[in-house]
Amino acid sequence: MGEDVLKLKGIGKDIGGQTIIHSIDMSLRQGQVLALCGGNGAGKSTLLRMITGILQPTRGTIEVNGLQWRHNRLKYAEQIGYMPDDYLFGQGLSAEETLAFWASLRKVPMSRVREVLELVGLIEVRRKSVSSFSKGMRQRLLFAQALLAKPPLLIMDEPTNGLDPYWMDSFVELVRFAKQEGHTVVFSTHQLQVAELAADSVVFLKNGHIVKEETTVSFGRAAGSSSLQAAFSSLYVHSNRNPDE
Ligand SMILES: Nc1ncnc2c1ncn2[C@@H]1O[C@H](COP(=O)(O)OP(=O)(O)OP(=O)(O)O)[C@@H](O)[C@H]1O
Repeated sequence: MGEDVLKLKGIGKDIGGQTIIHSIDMSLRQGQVLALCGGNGAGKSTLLRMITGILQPTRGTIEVNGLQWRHNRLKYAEQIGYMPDDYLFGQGLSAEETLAFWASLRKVPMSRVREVLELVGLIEVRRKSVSSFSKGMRQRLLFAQALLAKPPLLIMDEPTNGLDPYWMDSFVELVRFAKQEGHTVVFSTHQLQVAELAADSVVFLKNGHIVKEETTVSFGRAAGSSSLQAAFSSLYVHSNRNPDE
């Protein structure tokens, strides 16, 4: 077994005097895929942003491949590919130009730009303006951007939100491919079928706490059900509690 790629120790976040994330411990080894589930406002995005270094934790430490953001920001950032939940693309640029811009910042060759465009199924439309792209196409482009520099850790915030089943299937395939290539992946989702198909393990967040943490296989079994959806219901709905309460 290798070293942990991602290690969270006692991570907490307070904003405006309120505790958004309580004390979270978590670790992931190379090639593991973790889905972060939970209702609106559970703290998923806040946790993911802390891992990327966009937000700083109030308490605790985060290590990515043994590096901490505050000790070496550049090296830390190089470990991570981030797919945000929303992104305002530059007007008038094609998909290829958009990726070429990011590639130049990260010193990635153009051959890799074409490789990721192929991978996410945008090679045919690479010269089209991103402003003409559908939401699903933009999500693919953001996925390509996150993979561009082959970062050890991929962080994705709601990568399939509001998208059709076709993109969900492609997303599951892309995550499996990323895992095969040795990437470690953390993504948040409301779509439990995506978590079940793409992830090795699932963490349920509620009010900034981890309320359940299981492998996708054992989670369903432990709840006496065959799917994560049923397990989710037993956690939140059957107790007459909303996940956001
Ligand atoms: N900058 C901020 N100022 C005040 N409160 C914030 C801020 N950022 C997040 N919060 C609060 O922290 C809680 C967690 O928010 P977060 O966006 O992390 O949840 P989430 O699980 O990603 O939700 P969703 O599924 O709706 O995206 C929410 O109650 C939110 O209102």
